[in-house]
Amino acid sequence: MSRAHLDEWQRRSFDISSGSCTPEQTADAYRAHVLSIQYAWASAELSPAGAASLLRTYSERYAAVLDSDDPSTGLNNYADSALHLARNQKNHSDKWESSLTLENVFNLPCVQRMMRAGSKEDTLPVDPADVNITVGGEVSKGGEKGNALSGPPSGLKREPLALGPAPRAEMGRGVSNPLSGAAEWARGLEEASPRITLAQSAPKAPTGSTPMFGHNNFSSTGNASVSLSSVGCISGSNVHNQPVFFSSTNPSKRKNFYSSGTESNRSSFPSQGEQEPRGRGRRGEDGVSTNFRSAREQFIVDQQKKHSQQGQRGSAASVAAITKKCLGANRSRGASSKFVSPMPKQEEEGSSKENAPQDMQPVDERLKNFEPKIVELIMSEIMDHGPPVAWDDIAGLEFAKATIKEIVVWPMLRPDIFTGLRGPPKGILLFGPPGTGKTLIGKCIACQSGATFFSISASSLTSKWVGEGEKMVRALFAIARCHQPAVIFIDEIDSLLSQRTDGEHDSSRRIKTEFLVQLDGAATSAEDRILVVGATNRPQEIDEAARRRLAKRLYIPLPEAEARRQIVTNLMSREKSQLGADEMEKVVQGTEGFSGADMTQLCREAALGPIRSIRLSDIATISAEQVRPILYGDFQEALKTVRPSVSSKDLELYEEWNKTFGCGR
Ligand SMILES: Nc1ncnc2c1ncn2[C@@H]1O[C@H](COP(=O)(O)OP(=O)(O)OP(=O)(O)O)[C@@H](O)[C@H]1O
Ligand SMILES: [Mg+2]
Repeated sequence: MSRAHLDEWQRRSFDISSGSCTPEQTADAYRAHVLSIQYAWASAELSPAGAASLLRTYSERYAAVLDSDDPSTGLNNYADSALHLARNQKNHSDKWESSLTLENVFNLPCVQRMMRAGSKEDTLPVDPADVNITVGGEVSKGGEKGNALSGPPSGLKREPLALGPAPRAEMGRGVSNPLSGAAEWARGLEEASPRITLAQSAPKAPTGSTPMFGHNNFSSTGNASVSLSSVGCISGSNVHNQPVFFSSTNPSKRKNFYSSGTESNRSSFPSQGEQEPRGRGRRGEDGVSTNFRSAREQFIVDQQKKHSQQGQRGSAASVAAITKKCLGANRSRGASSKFVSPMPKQEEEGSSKENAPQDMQPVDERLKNFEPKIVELIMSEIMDHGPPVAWDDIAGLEFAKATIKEIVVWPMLRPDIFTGLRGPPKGILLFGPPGTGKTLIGKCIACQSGATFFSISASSLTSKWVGEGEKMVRALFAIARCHQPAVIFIDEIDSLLSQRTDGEHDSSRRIKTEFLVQLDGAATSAEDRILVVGATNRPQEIDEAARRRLAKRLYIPLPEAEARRQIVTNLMSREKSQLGADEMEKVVQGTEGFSGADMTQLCREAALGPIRSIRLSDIATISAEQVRPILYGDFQEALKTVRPSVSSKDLELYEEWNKTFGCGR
């Protein structure tokens, strides 16, 4: 890296390690590190491997600061955005509202600067001939009255404005119903900003007009214009070399205003051409350029870079992929991997359609109406590939297993004979006390059915942002339809399909309704081979409409003596144990009322017996072979501490429900 870059790097590293930085400053510093690495890599000062490794390290640190919910070390970026979004969500509709209120607009330094300039000198900073206002593709001279955006506040009124044709609808509305004055002007900006991503695909401005500002149309000509770029920036006209940006995408306050540094800043990515929203370093109140971008913005930039560089550099894709992965936009699986960015839908649709890489594009025609992100989320995170479970691993439950094989496995093998009345039901409900193997059966179906298996917990649908849940449900069924035969397994389905009550939250009610509609669609379409399997230990809470759709309701009871024996035998066969037939019988008799999970817990407890019998002084040195086998005595000890987790009263409820609604014998 060049000397200047190294010095800068050192300064930032020192700042970070000094511990005196705020989380924002730390994030900015890491972000700047990432940019330096990208720059060095793009100018071939770093090898691709070196760049990739550094990028990974610093992107992860950057993401950690962004994501951390510890206020002293992190920004809690997503929670912040989500909360903001939730606050703006007035009636739980999924309409995104910009945080760019009138008040905010006037507080923007660039606006204030323009206002000051306007009040000081009454002359235009540019030739009026250059002043064009482009609204929805129509062009008029800046002096003309009656245009939607021709009435900025005093001091701004001569400030020219060029809007890409993206906000056509709004602008069209503005033209037919002319707005005037500062409020309207600001509202014009406000309405325009969330839709700017569409500018990229929008038609070019008529010749002679101020350029439209899509990515490709960025201009640093002498035209005085306030321009919206497709990534949501507004550049102040009176500062040609210092375009001022503010983000329309992220409602977070700290992201509201960006200003670039100098022309040199803008040229820091020569390989990205005009597509890069360059020079977006944030200028804080102290005027220090911090080059901060949110993970979302970085993701968009990376996608653009990836596209522009594809084919030019072999390793570009891998580096971009690493950056993308590390910046939180598309993390690998993990505790936080199910995050969906609460970005405004309109922009997301626009930008992701334009910028999404091939692998994010819905491959199927039927999925083209879904946001690629949701499709990707379902494809990558809901399809489950856990450790294999065989039918024999499930002890007892012979009737349930046989029924499921009949419904799931055989029709997959011989769809030709399972037609008409023999057609399998489209919904199964597995209900019973906790720990009896319902989830285990789901896993077994995943491994043994040969169908595409979607495993989704109800909470991951309901905890999504407002409106996201319904979309997820729709997308889930659409994707399942594309990957037939498919099994959709929903664990703890009661939390998704509980009885609809008057007081319940509107959004969960809508998710529920959407689910029922989709279930109905899956059930009525004869050629669709989609099976929904729900599991619950609260069957009585399930909505009656949902109950009807889950036509085959199978009781998964507590294991009987034989099943308990099988569980112990299975588990003990993997350990060193000496349990005679009589002793085993005693264990089985002593565990009446235990669930499968209780039995597993008992065996774990008993397996600790031999370890507990080792003297403390020997535990560090004893070899594995010297540990004694598990004996009946260990089970006796374990039985003193492990108790059945299901009460007989609860059991009666299940039995009762099974008698009323169950499909068992
Ligand atoms: N029939 C069974 N055969 C073998 N192991 C079982 C059986 N039932 C339960 N287990 C053991 O108990 C553990 C928990 O079972 P599982 O998660 O399937 O219970 P569940 O019925 O889904 O409970 P919940 O209603 O609380 O979700 C399993 O991982 C397995 O080790
Ligand atoms: Mg379960």
